[in-house]
Amino acid sequence: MFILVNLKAYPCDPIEVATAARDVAEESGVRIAVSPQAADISRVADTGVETWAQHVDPNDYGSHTGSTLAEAVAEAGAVGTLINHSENRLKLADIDGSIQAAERAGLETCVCGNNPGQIGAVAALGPDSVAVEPPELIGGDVSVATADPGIVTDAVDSAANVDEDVDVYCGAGISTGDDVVTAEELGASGILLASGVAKADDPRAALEDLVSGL
Ligand SMILES: O=C(CO)COP(=O)(O)O
Repeated sequence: MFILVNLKAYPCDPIEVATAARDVAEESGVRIAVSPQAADISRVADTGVETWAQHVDPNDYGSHTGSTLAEAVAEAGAVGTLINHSENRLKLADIDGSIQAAERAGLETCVCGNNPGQIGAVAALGPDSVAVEPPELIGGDVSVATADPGIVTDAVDSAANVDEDVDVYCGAGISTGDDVVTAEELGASGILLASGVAKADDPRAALEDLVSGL
C-alpha cells in the first residue's frame, strides 16, 4: 500500500511531518509520500521523504503568470503530483493537459475523482493512478472504506474496465491502521489522506498507526 499525505493548506509544520514520514517509511518498508504546499516542496524534499506536488498546471514554460509549472516542481524535488481535487476542481481538458505536463516533467500522476464515474473518466486519460474521494466524507471522522465501501470497489472496477494499469487509491476520513487495511481489502492499492496526519497532535504516531497493519 502507498500512503500519500496531502498537507493541503493546513497550518502544520511540513518538515515535522516530512521527517516523520521519512522515518516511518524507512522503519516499516511502506511507501509514504508527502504533498506539501508548492512553496514548501524544496525543503520537504530535502528531508529525503518522497515528495509530491498538490497540483501542476497544463502550461509549458512561457508567459503564464501565477501558474504552477510541472518542470519547476520537479526541479524543486517533487517526483509526483496530485491533479484535480474536490477542493480544486478542474475541467476534463485541463486534467488531460496537467497529466501531459506532469509526464513531460517526469512526475508520477494521481488524479482525484469524487465518485466511480469520475474515476472511470479520468482513468481514460492515462494517469499512473486515480484516487476516489467522496467530498462529503473529506475531513470527517469516518473512513470512506467503512462509510461507503461500495464506492471503493466500484471505483476499482471502473478504473479496471478502462485501463488495468491505473492504480486506484481511496481517501476521505482515513486515520487509522484499520482504515488502511480495510481499504486494501476493498482493492485499493493506496490511500490519500490529510487531516489524520496534518491535524494530528503527534504526526509520527499517526503515521506509525497507519502502517501498523501492513
Ligand atoms: O482530501 C483528502 C486528501 O486529498 C482527504 O482528506 P482527509 O484525510 O482529511 O479526509
